[in-house]
Amino acid sequence: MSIVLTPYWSPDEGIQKLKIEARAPAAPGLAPPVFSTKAQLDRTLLQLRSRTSPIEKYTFLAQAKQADVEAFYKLCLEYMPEIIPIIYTPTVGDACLQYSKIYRNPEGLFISLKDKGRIGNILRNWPLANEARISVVTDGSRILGLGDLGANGMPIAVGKLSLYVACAGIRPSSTLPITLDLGTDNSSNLSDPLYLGLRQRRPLDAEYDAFMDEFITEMGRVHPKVLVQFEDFSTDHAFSYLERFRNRLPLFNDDIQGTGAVVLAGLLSAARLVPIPRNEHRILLFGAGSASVGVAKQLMSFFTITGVSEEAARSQIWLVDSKGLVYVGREEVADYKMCMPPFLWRGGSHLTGYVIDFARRHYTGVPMKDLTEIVKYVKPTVLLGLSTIAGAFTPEVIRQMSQNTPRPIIFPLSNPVQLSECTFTEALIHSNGTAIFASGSPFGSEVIGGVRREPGQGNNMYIFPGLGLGAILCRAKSVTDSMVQTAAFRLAGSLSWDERALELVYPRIERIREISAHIAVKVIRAAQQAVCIDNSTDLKRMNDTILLEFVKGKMWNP
Ligand SMILES: O=C([O-])CC(=O)C(=O)O
Ligand SMILES: [Mg+2]
Repeated sequence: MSIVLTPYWSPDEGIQKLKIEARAPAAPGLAPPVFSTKAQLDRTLLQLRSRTSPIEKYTFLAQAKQADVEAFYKLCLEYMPEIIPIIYTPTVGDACLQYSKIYRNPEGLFISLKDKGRIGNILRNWPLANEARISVVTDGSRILGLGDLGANGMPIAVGKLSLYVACAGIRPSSTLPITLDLGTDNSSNLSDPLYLGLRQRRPLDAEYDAFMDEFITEMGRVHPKVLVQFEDFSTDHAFSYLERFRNRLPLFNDDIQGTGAVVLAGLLSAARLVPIPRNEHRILLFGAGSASVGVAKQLMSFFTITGVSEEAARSQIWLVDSKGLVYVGREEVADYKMCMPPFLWRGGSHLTGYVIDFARRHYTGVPMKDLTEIVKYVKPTVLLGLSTIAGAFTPEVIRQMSQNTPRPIIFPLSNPVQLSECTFTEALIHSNGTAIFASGSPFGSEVIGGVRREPGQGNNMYIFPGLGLGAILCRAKSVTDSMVQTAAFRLAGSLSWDERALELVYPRIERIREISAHIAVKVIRAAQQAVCIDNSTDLKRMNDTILLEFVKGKMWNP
């Protein structure tokens, strides 16, 4: 039996709605005489592989999912390393760019500015309303590193939720993808006759905030058991809406918290391979958007868990934005204020908002913009790219990194792959094979000096499935910082011996379900400690082994 969502027009309401259909197995004569599920899986794989371009593979899989959800996830689970780069980064980036051209069937809810005042009704139109447990919500304003794609951001919400199912066993019918259409400032969308979203620019903050307030209120009413994952909001809204709503619903921001946690985990693993005491690492973050500052905040604990003060931890972290090294007193940084809601402003400095925490306090030199110069000055042992500037880690930058440390840790994290700050090959070649590498989107393995080297994928997909699973199983009332941090520590602790021997910094993708279950256990424990779950819950009485079995027992399998 498979479940299919079919759109239909509701003449009374004047809107398109979705209906859910259960498709029963075919009656005799309606299926070929010789048919087996296994052979059908092989057939689907064959058909998939016959498609040449990634986007053709994407649309093929989208249809395969629509036709038979169970078969689709069976394929995902059996061929994860092949399927994930199609349904997720990097191909999902292309799917968003071309969404208005490739769109065929609804896969999630669109809620637009025109729905203000009746958002609750729209939420009730979701055919599986009583079942929604996890919702990925985007406003399309900063999709991966591709910028404002407006309503075309829907595939990112759909893709993340497919990973929730594949990587953490969330039931497909419990997932709710939502795209909030608050207009777009992307002029190609606005002039595209096929564009699926509102043809208007994004409103000012007061209107934006009022819409978001109504959305969150109605979400809590209509889907009281749902956990919300904010995805790919522009930097200012990513921070402001996380703070504004995180105590109203169980909610987290994947780009700030998920990315922060995954990088912390990778760095903890990478640091084991470098003969440098933990507190002597120097971290340079190239890019100062929501992910970058989220990462910087999360990385504080890389130092503080060794007992050093927050001040000392902060002094080991440097930030570079589009105007160069960030330091207190830099003239042009005043324009941070332009993109910052007033409650995030902090007085007494040119620098404002969240960036100020990581601005150098005692820098008195000239403004420094060139990355090679900055790397020479800072002498980082860790270089993280969150800039969406392809090729920013030039051969010179990588060579310079190798002067600072015997094993430079180089993580170009921008997505999708064509925006990566450098490739795996470049990092290896220009560091004479010494680089410890992880990127946001996947690269293939390389042979260098006769040794096969595998890159890591420092993508939040290692965190959000387990974090969400744990949070919904214990019915957490909110997603606390401690729940996010524990997810990072558990991920860092999950490398197997052979993965360590290969110097991997993240576990193999094939093990992600197992790891999500372990992360979920730790997240439940952290929620318990933070007293954000119901005191009477049975989970408290389970020891860790039983809790792990409980978590695994709750995971859906196709
Ligand atoms: O979606 C991904 O691959 C990672 C992510 O959250 C982003 O780049 O915004
Ligand atoms: Mg994202």
